[in-house]
Order: sequence, then C-alpha cells, then structure tokens
Amino acid sequence: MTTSPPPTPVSDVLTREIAAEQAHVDRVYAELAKASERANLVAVDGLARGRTDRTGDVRDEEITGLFERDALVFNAARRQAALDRQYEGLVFGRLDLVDLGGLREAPAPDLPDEWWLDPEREVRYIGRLGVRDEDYEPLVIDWRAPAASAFYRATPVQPHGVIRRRVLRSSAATVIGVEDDLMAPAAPADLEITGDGALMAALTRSRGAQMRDIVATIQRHQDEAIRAPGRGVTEITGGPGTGKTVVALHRAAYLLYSERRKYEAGGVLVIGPSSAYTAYIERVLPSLGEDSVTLRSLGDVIEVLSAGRVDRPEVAALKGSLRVRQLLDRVAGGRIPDAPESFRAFVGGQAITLPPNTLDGIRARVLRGHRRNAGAAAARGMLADAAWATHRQGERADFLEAFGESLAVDDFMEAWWPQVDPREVLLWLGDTDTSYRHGRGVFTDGELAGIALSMRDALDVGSWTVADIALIDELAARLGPVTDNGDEERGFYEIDDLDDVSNREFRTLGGPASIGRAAMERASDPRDALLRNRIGLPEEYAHILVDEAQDLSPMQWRMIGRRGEYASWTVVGDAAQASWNDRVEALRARDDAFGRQPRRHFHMDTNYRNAREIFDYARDTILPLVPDADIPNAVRGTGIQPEVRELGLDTLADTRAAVDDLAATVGGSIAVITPSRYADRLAPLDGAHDGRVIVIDPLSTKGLEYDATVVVDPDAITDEAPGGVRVLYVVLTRAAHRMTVLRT
Ligand SMILES: Nc1ncnc2c1ncn2[C@@H]1O[C@H](COP(=O)(O)OP(=O)(O)OP(=O)(O)O)[C@@H](O)[C@H]1O
Repeated sequence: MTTSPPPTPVSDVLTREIAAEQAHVDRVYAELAKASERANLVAVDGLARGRTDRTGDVRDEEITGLFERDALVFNAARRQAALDRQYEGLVFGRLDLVDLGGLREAPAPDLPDEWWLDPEREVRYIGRLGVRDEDYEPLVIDWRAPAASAFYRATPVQPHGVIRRRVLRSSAATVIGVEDDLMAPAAPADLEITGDGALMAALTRSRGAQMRDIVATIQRHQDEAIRAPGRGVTEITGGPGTGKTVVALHRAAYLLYSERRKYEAGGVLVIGPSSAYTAYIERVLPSLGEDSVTLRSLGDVIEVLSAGRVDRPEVAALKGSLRVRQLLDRVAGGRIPDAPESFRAFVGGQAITLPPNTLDGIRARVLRGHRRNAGAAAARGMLADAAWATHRQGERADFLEAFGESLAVDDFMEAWWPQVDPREVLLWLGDTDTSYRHGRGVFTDGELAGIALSMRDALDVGSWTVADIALIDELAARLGPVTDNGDEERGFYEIDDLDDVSNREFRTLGGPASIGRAAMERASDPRDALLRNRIGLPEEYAHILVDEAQDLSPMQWRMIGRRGEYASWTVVGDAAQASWNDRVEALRARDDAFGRQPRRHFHMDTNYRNAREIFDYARDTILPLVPDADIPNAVRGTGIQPEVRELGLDTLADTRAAVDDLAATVGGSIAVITPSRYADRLAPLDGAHDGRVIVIDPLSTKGLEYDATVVVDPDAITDEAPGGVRVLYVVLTRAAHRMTVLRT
C-alpha cells in the first residue's frame, strides 16, 4: 500500500508559483527592451496597425506591421515609466486551457467527461499589449484580442476550455501575488490553485486619488458591453458603483484596438460632468496603452474655453432648457447694441437715407439664408438695392458701382454688420432691457432678470459658467465662425488691442491657444478673459462616450450632438442619480443627437464599489422617495455599519473628529462632502492627514469614489441640490469602505 506525500505548505506553493510566473514575465520585459532598441531605429507610422490575427499581433507576412508593433512596444515602454507605483504590470493574466473545438461555447454539462484532463494543454498569457519573441511566438496576448476573450468570458458554467484562470499581481515588473479561479470541476494534479480570487482582492484594496483600470478582473457581463460592436448607440445603465464608467473606458480602448483606423483617425471623445471627474479618470486609458482619446468635461467642450463655475440651480435650469433657444435666436438676429439704427451717407454725390424698419427688414431677409458672420456681402447687396429703390437717379449700374466702392458705406457696414463673437452676443443679455426685449413671451421678467444678472456676474469675475458653454456653442452655430477677414477680424478684440500687435503676430491668431500680445497683457481684465481666444468650428468625432448622461441638459445634448453628427455613441447613466429635472425634454434632445442609429443596451446590476452596509444605507434613503430607482446588488460585506453622529454647533470640530477617526482606521482617500453653507467653515480640513482628505461639494462628487466619506448634514444637501434626494443618493454611494454621516 502506498501513502500519499504530505501536502506542500501553501506559502511554498505560492512562492514556487510566483517564481515560475516571474520567469515568464522576465522574458517579456527582456523582449520589450530589445524591441524598444529596434524601435529607436525604425521610422514608424503608429496609425498603420490595422489588421490583426487571432492573438492580436500583426501577421507574420506584414513586415511593416512588425515595425509598427515595435513602435507600439516602444511607446508602451515609455508610458510604463510614466505610470506611478500602482502600475500593476504589463502581464496580468494567464490561462491554462484545452482546445474544445466546436464545443467552446457549450455549457459544462454538455462537455466530454473529464475534459480538463485532456493532455493537449495550452498556456496563454494576457497583458496590456501583445508581445512576441524573436521567433514571432506570442509571449503575451493583448487583452483586447479575440484570443484573450476567454480570460473574461470563462465561468464554471461555460468554461470555454479554460481549466484555470490566473491573475498575476505585480509591482512594476515584479510578480508579487497570484490569484486563481478554477473553471473546471477539479484541477489536474500539476495545476496548483491558490488565492481567494482576484476580484475580491481588487475590491478590498484602498482607492487612490485616481481611478485604476480593471483589466485583470473584468467580469463576463462587463466584457460583453466592452466588446460590443462600435457602430450605433450603446447604452450602459445600472445603479451606483456598478462599473459603468470603468467599463465604458475599457470599451473606448477596445474600439481603438479593434477598429483603430476608424477611431484613431476619426477621434474618440469622452465627456464627463466636471473637471474633477476628468482628473479622476484620466489615467485609465493611458494605463491601457491609449492616449489618443480626448477627455472633456461639460465646461470644456468648446476647445478654447474652460468653465468650472456653476449657476444658481434655477438659472442653470433656464439656461439648459430648450426654451432658451428662442431667446438666443432673437438676440442673435436682433440689432447689435450701439450699431446705427438707420443709414445715412453720400453715395455718388447723392444723400441717401434708409430708415430703421428698412434695415431691420434687410437683416431679417439676410439671416433667413445666411449665418450672421457670413452675411455681410449679402447685406451690403440688399442695402444697395434698397438705396437704389428709394433714390433712383442716374443709371442703376453706375449707382450700384458707386455704392459698392463707397468708403462711407464701408464705414457703415463695419458698424452695422460687424463679425460678432457668440460670447459677445451672450453678454448683451447682461443688459436687463435687452433681455426683456428679446425674452418676452419666452421667460418671465423674473427669469430674465436672473439670466441678465448671471451675465453681469460673468463680467465681474471674468469666467463663464458650465451652463453658459452650451449657450455659446448654440450661438456659434447660428452666427458662424468669426473669419480672418481684414477689419472684420475684430469681432471680439477692440481695434486698439490689435494695433498693439505686430501684423505678423496677428496673422498667426488662427491657432486655438494663441492670442495677440496686447490681449494677453490685458487678460487680467475680466471682459478680455471671457473673450480670450478664437472659437472655431466644432471638432467632429467618430465615437462619443458620454458618462453621467442623466445629468445633461437638453442644450448640452445639442452641444455634444454637434460634435457627433456622424459618430457612434456609448452612453452611460443612472436616472436615480440625476440632477437634471426635465428628463422628458432631455431625452428628446438626446434622441435628436443620436439620430436613427440602431441601439443596444447593457444593464449592470452588481455594485463593486460600496461595502454592502454602506449601500444598504443609501438604498434605504432613496427607495422611499424614488421607488423605481435601479438598485444594484452590493457584493462585498464588511460587517461595519455606517456611523451616524450628531453635528453640533461647532461644525468644524465635529467634522474634524469624524475625519480623524476614519483616518485612523482606513488607508487612502477621505472625502468630506458638505453643502455649501458649511464649505468655508470646513475648508481647513482640506489636505489634512498628509493630503488624504478632500473637502468637496455634493455635485462635484459625481462619478468619483473614496475609501471613506464624511457626509455633512444630509438634509441640507437635499435642500440645496437641484436634484434633491437624488444628489444625496450620489453622495451616499461614494465611499468604498467606511462612511460617517453627521446629522443636525
Ligand atoms: N470588474 C471589476 N474589477 C475590479 N473593480 C471593479 C470592477 N468593476 C468595477 N470595479 C470598481 O468599482 C468601482 C465603481 O466603478 P465605476 O465608478 O465605474 O461605477 P459607476 O457605475 O460608474 O458608478 P457611479 O454611477 O456611482 O458613478 C470602481 O472602483 C471600479 O474600479
């Protein structure tokens, strides 16, 4: 009788397995180093990588492709150096699998008996990009390649031939851990299974200041949304923390990989709610090897403008509604303030006068067929006709020629029909009378006074609000771009400014970021700050990804739609977290932006962010008020309930105590989320505990997450926020591990 050997201690197994994986990872890095040397020698065209084989690498016969691969590898090596210490390694996964042939997609019960004991086994390593050895054998397969999909799709119910899925955890190029998932009913004797599974390990780790990629632990249902075809409209919905954002970002990386020519050349635009959000997610795509995506917050959609300020909720609601279009229409088509109301000039020796109603009629007719900034020639022609019609002396042709050459008419045209910048037009509404005149019947006087005041505020502080940007874009579309047309240039710089700038310098004005020297010197003037830089035509994109889509106003949908007339879309949102109230109108504007494209929908129902106890608290807050909220299933219990404390008279002391207690128990980030009424008082806490603490307003937390949060006065948050309890729901779902609620 034989006795089986004593089991090897777990730590020995782990050490051995890590060493084996390290040997492979070392080979990969050695190959990368060689490739980057080669890449230094090769002139490259990074765009040229189009066709891929099963492993995601370039085909053998594509010699140029080999160079492209080298270039990518070289770039990846450079990027890698730029990634910070949390970089988790180029090679993050390994599959041990058997070839099930036609049974690949079959569910487990339909597979041959003991399929996992098939001696013909294959090992595939999965990484952030594909790398081959000198014999062109794949050492690592790009996670986006078809051959890597089993890494994300395999489950014990449908194993896709995978016996063991292993996640390698690394610190830079050093493997520090392995986590295995067994997909077969049992492991063959030579395959060790170790670790508690990679997902839970990832979810319990502390969060940094920025979102990380989840490439090693993408779940099957997430993978389906990531790899869905690029065309049409892909909607991803789900409750808080269900990975909508992170999935959408991986989808962007996938699209760039699978249809690189189309999406890299055409451009991919990612839109998020705020600059805090774009700063939070900006590392995800570069860590996946993609840095060609344009990230913009709603205040930064127009290339040369940047707005972070927000209006009072009631004013933002007016500026976001479709009603405001009528106001903009009227002001854009109306008289320019200070422009002459009638025409008086000597032409060909005759004194000619045209009254205001004639000029108004001409303007209306021109604007029916032209955008204002392109209408000067047509307006001058109609003016000449009108002048001839009233005076009729001599030959018509002679008169029209004289009119065309008249310097007096030149001067008049300059004053009557200058090129106008959309921002100037918006600022005209700062004059209450102008607002009342154009807004009658559209808004109440009280509403118009609110809009007028907000424009005067902009002039006081020299910055636009986020809602203004969509209005400027709307006006820009109506007016047409200010063109480089001699004197017409001064749509928005006074002629004195331009006199200060040498002609040469002035001609370079076209670049979006360049401005004349004089204007730059005067940039401290609030009005100049508002009008700085030239607004060009909107950039168009091949794919637009909108996150927190439930918050876009109708006017913002129109603004984004202008950038995606021929685009496909990925749209991510959760209605229960909305801070925009008129959902019906917003959905209509959204549908207009999408056009008639086919749509597909993915729903995420697992909350990966919040500890279950924290999410339960948030759920109990929202459900009584929003019974149809999309409630996900939080998978990770900690046994620690959110702590509810009393907020006494000394707001700062009470909040500081809550922060200190959290800092003692949690690593990573802590957010103090406060309504505006306490913001100044709590400002001293910002940056506390070695920069781990941030003091932030409720709306700015959209899309973000922290290890712990202190929620200050939830009732005041509900009162102040435009979305009321929905915004409180956002706030209560930001903490991954701990939450303290301070109630008055
Ligand atoms: N498969 C996964 N593996 C590891 N972490 C994951 C996975 N899926 C999601 N997460 C993590 O869950 C957290 C929430 O993800 P994300 O911010 O994308 O959710 P969301 O649905 O956009 O949330 P919200 O609507 O509340 O803003 C993030 O920390 C993300 O990294």
